Amino acid sequence: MTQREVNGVNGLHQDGLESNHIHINGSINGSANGNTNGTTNGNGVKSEVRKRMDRKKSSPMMPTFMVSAPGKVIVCGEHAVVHGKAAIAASISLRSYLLVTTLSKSKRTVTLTFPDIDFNHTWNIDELPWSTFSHPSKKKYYYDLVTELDPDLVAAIQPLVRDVSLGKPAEIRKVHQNSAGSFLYMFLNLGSQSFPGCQYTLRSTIPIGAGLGSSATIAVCMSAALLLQLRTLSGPHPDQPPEEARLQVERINRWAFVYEMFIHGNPSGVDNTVSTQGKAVMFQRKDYSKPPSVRPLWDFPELPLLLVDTRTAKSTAAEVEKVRKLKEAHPKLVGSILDAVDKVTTSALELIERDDFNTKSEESLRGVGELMNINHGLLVSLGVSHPRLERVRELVDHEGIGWTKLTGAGGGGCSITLLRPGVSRQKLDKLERQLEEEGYQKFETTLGCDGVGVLWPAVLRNGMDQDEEGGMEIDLENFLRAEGNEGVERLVGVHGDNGAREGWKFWGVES
Ligand SMILES: Nc1ncnc2c1ncn2[C@@H]1O[C@H](COP(=O)(O)OP(=O)(O)O)[C@@H](O)[C@H]1O
Ligand SMILES: C[C@@](O)(CCOP(=O)(O)O)CC(=O)O
Repeated sequence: MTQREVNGVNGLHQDGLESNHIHINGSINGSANGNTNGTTNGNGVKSEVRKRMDRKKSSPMMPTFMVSAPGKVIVCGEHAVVHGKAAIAASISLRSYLLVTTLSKSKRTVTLTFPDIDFNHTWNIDELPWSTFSHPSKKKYYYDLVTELDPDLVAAIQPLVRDVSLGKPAEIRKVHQNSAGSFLYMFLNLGSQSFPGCQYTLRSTIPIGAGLGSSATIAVCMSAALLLQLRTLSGPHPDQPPEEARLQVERINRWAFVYEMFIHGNPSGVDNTVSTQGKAVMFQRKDYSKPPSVRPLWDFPELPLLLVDTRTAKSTAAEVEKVRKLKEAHPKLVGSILDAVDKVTTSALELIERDDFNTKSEESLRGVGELMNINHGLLVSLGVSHPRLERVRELVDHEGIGWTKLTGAGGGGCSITLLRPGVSRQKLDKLERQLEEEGYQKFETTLGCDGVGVLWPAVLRNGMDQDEEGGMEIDLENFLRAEGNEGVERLVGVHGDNGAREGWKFWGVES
């Protein structure tokens, strides 16, 4: 462990969010900490000291807080990235939001509430297999780099996962068991039996299993939430030096990757990386036992994109497995295809980074667009497209609207179309009508958004009466009641009508 890491736990956080916790907890939740106003009774030094000692004995409950992480689009390089090639990914404005509620001390339970997938489950903290996870040969720490799941630990949580959603159809149960397993694996690795009882409630505006990295956003939210609860993160706060912020974000990303491994088996890590860090990245993981190479693209251009969801569910794990098998059967040929995808990605980066690249210029966009088309063709040859994705291409190409490729794992999910400049509104309207008639869903989204964010405590100013008292408290009830994506965005959204909303804080990793 480096000195930095020691400071991260024992020292630096005193100046960051941690010290805010105590302050905010005292002022908003009032008496959670006992009598916080030590100056009013005037009983002299002795009673003051005694009071402080009394206060120290009770460990204050954390306020309810929230974390949020963005989805992503892969601009080039999906699948190839699993095999050590480069990929470019950008975060999008669709996000997941996780509300963390600490329970009173007597409640020794941990609950996952995921209403989007109709999943709710509670475990008794004292009945979890802590001894297996804390055995010296198994114990992992918040700063460790974990690059593979430990089969003994996976086996230790199986009895707890087995009981989840009994009575639900097999397909649904599998998703619920996966959610339970990934959570328990991370919770038991990072936490300890003295962890407070709590409830994790998640809502997301990202379509599930559509290639926009929904699972990675949950992984990032869970990782950030647990590391915050463990008080192992400093910040985010405005004066934080970028290198310190980057260390925090790196820690969140490491554990998010563990969560993703549980969901997918063999993720590249690009999704959780761009979701944690935000904006856009060039990502490559040549050696799975080492951290990936991540190049932030802070000036990623605002490409005019049309994002279309085929509304055809797919499984990332299944599509990744398909490519692995194909590579096993035809190593040289598939190896060449993956090399070609790598070339597409590096060429796209070269174009985007040119001084004369201009998102309004047909020439600039055509360069990137042609590369996207080639990338799609290569993905088709790997067998990960879908007739519904090909139909989007057909419609877009017929009208000469732009350049289209699938994004994410394929096999359904989403496509992105880079729009040709100057395409008439009439043509776009016609395309949109046709897509709607055929059951597609169009998404308006912005590229290159903020990464993981924290709302501590879960209180937001929303232009209503409560603003005078500091804002509206987000609690379980109003969070669950918010209607649809718009309701969630209106209640807790990172971006309000007038840009970033006061309250949400992000690690300032950009420099
Ligand atoms: N809103 C959500 N609530 C709960 N779990 C979710 C949600 N969105 C995604 N997930 C989890 O992520 C999985 C989908 O991940 P994945 O197949 O990688 O698709 P995507 O391309 O969206 O990342 C789901 O099966 C579920 O386990
Ligand atoms: C196919 C892949 O490159 C991207 C998968 O993205 P998604 O899960 O479909 O959002 C897999 C990976 O990078 O882990």
